[in-house]
Amino acid sequence: MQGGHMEVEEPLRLSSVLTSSKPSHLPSLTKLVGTLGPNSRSVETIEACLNAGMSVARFDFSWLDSDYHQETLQNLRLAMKNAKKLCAVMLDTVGPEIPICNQNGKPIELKADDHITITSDVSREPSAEFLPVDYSGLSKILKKGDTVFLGQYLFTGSENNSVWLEVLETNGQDVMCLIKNTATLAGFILMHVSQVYESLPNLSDKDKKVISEWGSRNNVDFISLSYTRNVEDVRELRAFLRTNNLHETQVFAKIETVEGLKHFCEILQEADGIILGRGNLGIDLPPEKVFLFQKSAVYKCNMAGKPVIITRVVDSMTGNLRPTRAEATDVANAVLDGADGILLGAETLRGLYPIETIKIVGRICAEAETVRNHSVHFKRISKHVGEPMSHAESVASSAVRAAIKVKAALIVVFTSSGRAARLIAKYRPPVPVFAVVIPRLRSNSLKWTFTGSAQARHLLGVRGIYPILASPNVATSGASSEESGLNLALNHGKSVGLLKPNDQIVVFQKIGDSSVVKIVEFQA
Ligand SMILES: Nc1ncnc2c1ncn2[C@@H]1O[C@H](COP(=O)(O)OP(=O)(O)OP(=O)(O)O)[C@@H](O)[C@H]1O
Ligand SMILES: CC(=O)C(=O)O
Ligand SMILES: [K+]
Ligand SMILES: [Mg+2]
Repeated sequence: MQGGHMEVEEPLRLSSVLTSSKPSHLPSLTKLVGTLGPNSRSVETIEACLNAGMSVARFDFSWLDSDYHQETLQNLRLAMKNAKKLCAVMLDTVGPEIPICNQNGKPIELKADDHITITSDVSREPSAEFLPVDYSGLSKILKKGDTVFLGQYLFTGSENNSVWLEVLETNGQDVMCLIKNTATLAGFILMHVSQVYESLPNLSDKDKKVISEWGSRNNVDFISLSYTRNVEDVRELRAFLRTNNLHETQVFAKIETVEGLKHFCEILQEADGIILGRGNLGIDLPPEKVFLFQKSAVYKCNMAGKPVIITRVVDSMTGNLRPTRAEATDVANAVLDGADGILLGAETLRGLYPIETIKIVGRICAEAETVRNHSVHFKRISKHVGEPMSHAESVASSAVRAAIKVKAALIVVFTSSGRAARLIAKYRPPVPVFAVVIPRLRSNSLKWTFTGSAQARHLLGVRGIYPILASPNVATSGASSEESGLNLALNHGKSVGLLKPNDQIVVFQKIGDSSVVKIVEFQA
């Protein structure tokens, strides 16, 4: 297969399709984020998810309450202990989401070509004629010809419980609509009207309560800011985090509306990372534009050296043991496009096969990683950064270049803030990067605290980085500290079966005042 395939190594051999893949010793370089919920919250299941490669656990507050999520988080902590694996915690906000008031949970049968009225009169029983919503601004926002989408929370598209409506007219606070497809609405139903996200505050009162209580209590690693519209949304969240003593929490802006898409570049500058919420954006964008959004947004994140996570890849695995061909190909393409991570939603939250899903998605990612054209990416990013490069970036990129040239098995990077590890990841090395995170001692005249564990967990959202926590002694024992930090990484590489005698290892560290790249050979 020659020519035109910039994203994959050439020549791509057809025979490789039939050769079984080498067993991998580590989870895929691409990170896997799993949403935890009813079908994935026991200690055993979470432990299996961690062993299958999940490195970030997402808690979606659109569903269920803080107590429920707290129980799940406690189980996650036990599972981490059992599996001896680190996992970061991501809190996903509710944002300006409008649920259909359907307390009694009775299914509502809707027939194509019938009419239905969305009303803000919440005293009405939901029925095939009336759908009450707790939001009164709808009739002002919508006009004849607009589209309303109703779907089960984390609808996958294959259920027959999502429905398209076309607005016919508005009358007072009511909106009369034409039903476009036959469906039965059941469970927890959300309304998707893109115009609403512009008129309501991005961080709801519930979000503020959840972040200040649950978020603070658990010192969460990431906030996934749903429906991010512009840079102000990100700044407001940051200010809110500061007032709640969540100084270390990172903000991942979820881009899932056209408004967010329009302000993508400014949001990217301010956020720590990006989530491409294809579930919601997939409703608003014409189908033929979805891939364009993904490719251009991922490219911008790659150039900025900020992590980007893609959602909604294997919806059909919510009920099936294998993904569809289209989904399997889509996962691989996300990796080739340059995604740092894949986020699983319904598949792990309420799906029948959470563990299998993580395993299969991980295997597809790992396969795509082996053929991804790393040199092309390296050149692209170097060109984008231009010259003169900062010292740090120039040495970090040399480390990656050296790893490619000597066909190293591993890169080891020393870091405290995580900065050096992120710079390495920006150049997309083809091999795993062990980040030896050296704790830093802080004091405020009353007590001493170490920083480093949050910084290590943040790296669990960055492609190719496997953080290792070094003990404080490593940090304070002078010249021999790098020695013992390196040993820590090499022993880990050996114990997981990644390193064998005479393997080359690229080490990125500071000696004295200078950053150096050295190449060492592994002696078992
Ligand atoms: N404790 C350490 N021991 C040895 N080398 C280190 C240590 N911490 C960082 N380095 C190395 O220092 C160089 C500069 O890294 P950088 O300043 O970005 O470190 P960082 O800890 O990632 O970030 P920061 O210094 O902002 O906290 C890199 O080569 C990095 O690998
Ligand atoms: C995960 C999510 O919010 C989305 O894909 O829209
Ligand atoms: K959410
Ligand atoms: Mg969404």
